Amino acid sequence: MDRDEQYIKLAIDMAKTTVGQTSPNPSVGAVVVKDNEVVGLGVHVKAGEAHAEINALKMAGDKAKNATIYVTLEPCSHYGKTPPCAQAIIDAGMKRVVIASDDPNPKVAGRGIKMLENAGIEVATGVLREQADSLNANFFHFIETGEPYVYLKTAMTLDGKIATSSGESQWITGENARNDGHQYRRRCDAILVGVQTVINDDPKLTTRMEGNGKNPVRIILDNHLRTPLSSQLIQNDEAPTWIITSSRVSPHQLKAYRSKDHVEVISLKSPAIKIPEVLRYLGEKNITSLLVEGGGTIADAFVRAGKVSELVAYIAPKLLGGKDALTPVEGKGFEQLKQALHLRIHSTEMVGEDIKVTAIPKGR
Ligand SMILES: Nc1c(/N=C/[C@@H](O)[C@H](O)[C@H](O)COP(=O)(O)O)[nH]c(=O)[nH]c1=O
Repeated sequence: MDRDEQYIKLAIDMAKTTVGQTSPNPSVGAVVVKDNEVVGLGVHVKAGEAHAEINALKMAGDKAKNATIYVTLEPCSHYGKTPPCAQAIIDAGMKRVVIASDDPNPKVAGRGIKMLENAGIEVATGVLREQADSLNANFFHFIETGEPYVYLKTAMTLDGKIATSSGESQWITGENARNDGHQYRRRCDAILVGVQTVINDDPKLTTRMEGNGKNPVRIILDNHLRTPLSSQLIQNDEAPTWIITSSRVSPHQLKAYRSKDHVEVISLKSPAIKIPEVLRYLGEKNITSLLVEGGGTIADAFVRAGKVSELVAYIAPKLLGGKDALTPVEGKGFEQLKQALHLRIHSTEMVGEDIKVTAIPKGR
């Protein structure tokens, strides 16, 4: 690993610590180096606050002059909530800029680099690009599609069951795997379940394990508004609960949920909920990442709609059997093998006694 890669790696590792808290902005890290000495470090901590480059330049002070800045994403060139970073780098009299990821926004991609080069600053790009890009896969997907990046998460036994035939499901996987699953809740802007999971499991869907963290917005897909008023998602107000329902529900039904400030019922215009419509709506609400926790009917709807960005499967070394035991993807399914959703295995690792597999649909 050469010097440029070393400093970009440091910037990436810093950015990793802010994943989930900068939404709808990307997670970005920056390192300022002068004569092989680190003189400034910075991350973007929250949307609307200073960008990583500004924080690193603040720490570097006068030492930024004739120094090099290593940044995980192309410096912005437009006035957003904060002035453009490319201009701040020019004003600081820097000599060189090393970048990992290009800006995915076609409207501004390359503009920051142009500004820097026109000011006589040397620019190197694409250093550890893949690592930096995967850090912001959610953000890049959101910018390119206007829809949230969708993690489909499931937990099953080795024989593919998510519950016993009598419906018992807690717990299939161990503490470590469930803890790992909660990191996705911290990272995602929203978590989504179907109403059947609310009825079966009465989940809380907050980020509770390993030091807590930001709670995602909790979303229930509920065509006929069957969510029990007594359920934790209605009674517990630690996070917003959005119930997405169809246009067929009556004003009387809607009224029942109005008493809870943290609950919002959204009836989409169509008589039956369609996944693409749900994702368009969530994109407009700046939900950039969505964790779909099932159950099987919901999973099938996302799979058949071709709207899974990444599968996260936890597999417990257990056998449950039972022809009526629930499986991760139920519903209508595909009738022919050639229709199957093909994925590329992205990672496999042990998490406690369980196996964790992440996989990306082919063609993404
Ligand atoms: N049954 C299991 C899971 N089950 C996941 C969902 O079906 C549960 O309803 C949801 O996690 C409950 O949310 P909570 O109330 O916030 O804890 N997920 C897991 O990783 N392992 C499992 O063994």
